[in-house]
Amino acid sequence: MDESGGVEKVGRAVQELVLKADNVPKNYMYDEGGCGFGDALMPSEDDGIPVLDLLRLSSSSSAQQELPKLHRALHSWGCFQAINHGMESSFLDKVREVSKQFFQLPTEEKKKCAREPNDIEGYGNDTIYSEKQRLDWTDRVFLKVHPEDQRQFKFWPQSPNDFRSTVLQYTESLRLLSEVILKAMAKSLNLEENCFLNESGERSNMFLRFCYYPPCQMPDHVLGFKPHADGSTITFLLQDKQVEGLQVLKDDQWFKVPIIPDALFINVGDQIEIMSNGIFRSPVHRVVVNKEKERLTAAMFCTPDPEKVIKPLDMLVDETRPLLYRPVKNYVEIFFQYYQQGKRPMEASKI
Ligand SMILES: O=C(O)CCC(=O)C(=O)O
Ligand SMILES: [Fe+2]
Repeated sequence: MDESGGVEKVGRAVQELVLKADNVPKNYMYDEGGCGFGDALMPSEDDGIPVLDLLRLSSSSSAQQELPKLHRALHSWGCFQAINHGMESSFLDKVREVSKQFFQLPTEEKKKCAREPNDIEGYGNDTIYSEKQRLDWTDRVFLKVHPEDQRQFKFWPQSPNDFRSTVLQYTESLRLLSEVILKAMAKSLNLEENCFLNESGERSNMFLRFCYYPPCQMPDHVLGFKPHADGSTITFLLQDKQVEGLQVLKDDQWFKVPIIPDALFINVGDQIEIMSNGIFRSPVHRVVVNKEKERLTAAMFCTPDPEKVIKPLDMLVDETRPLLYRPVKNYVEIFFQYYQQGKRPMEASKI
């Protein structure tokens, strides 16, 4: 509790809890009887999370064969693993390395870019709203990385000293890649290729979240990230190279997301589910923790200009597919309000 008698909004770093406490604190624990979070299925190769070759998807000679695969992937799973995305393996290692070096710094050093109690940008973890809330076993660095004039460098780690240049280069690579994917998605729906990009606006936003999941003594009772769907248009996830943890819900069953070296895991977020009038689904996913090993990931969220009204594209609404969603504006804001109350933010838009 803070001095005003309310709940203290900024908790201790999970990384410190691991070092100091013998037991996992109660507000991180689900159900006493064991939840079997690790019991998810490993999808088979034929029937699993699709793997798409982005070079084939964007080259005119092979796109006609690849676009239907993209359509099927986003309709059934809402996600896929992207290979041949054009980023060197050594560069992806560099992105992982700068975040690892940051999380290895002493707490005092990391706190130099700590988030404010009522904001999410910077270094920190879950905002605490109530004592009943279940917290995620993770520390994060959350940064608004695009557009350029909205970067708040006071929240960006100064150390390691190549953190900033690496993040800027990664942002630019994913900004270009997001255009390739959003165009391919439109084409796979037989729409004009720029339609999702136009809906997102010229001042679309990008947010980068590095997550550090320390090892946890009770992996059956604790989650690294509770079940949620993303509020983005699309999300790019750079997974840990060795340690699995991400799971996707499909047909009421949890599936593990396998590690494919240097692939990017790409998923649709709620705003594309809305724009596509439900043809592409925004998958619910969660993260489990590991007893021995730490895990590090980087998630890049692309979102429309908050001033743009987002609604299903007219071309995707007809008698056979009636309008499923109401228009929304600044969905990222709505997203956090609903998420904090434990509600699926998409409910704000469903008809
Ligand atoms: O770290 C992961 O594997 C997933 C993180 C995630 O779902 C998110 O940041 O929204
Ligand atoms: Fe997510």
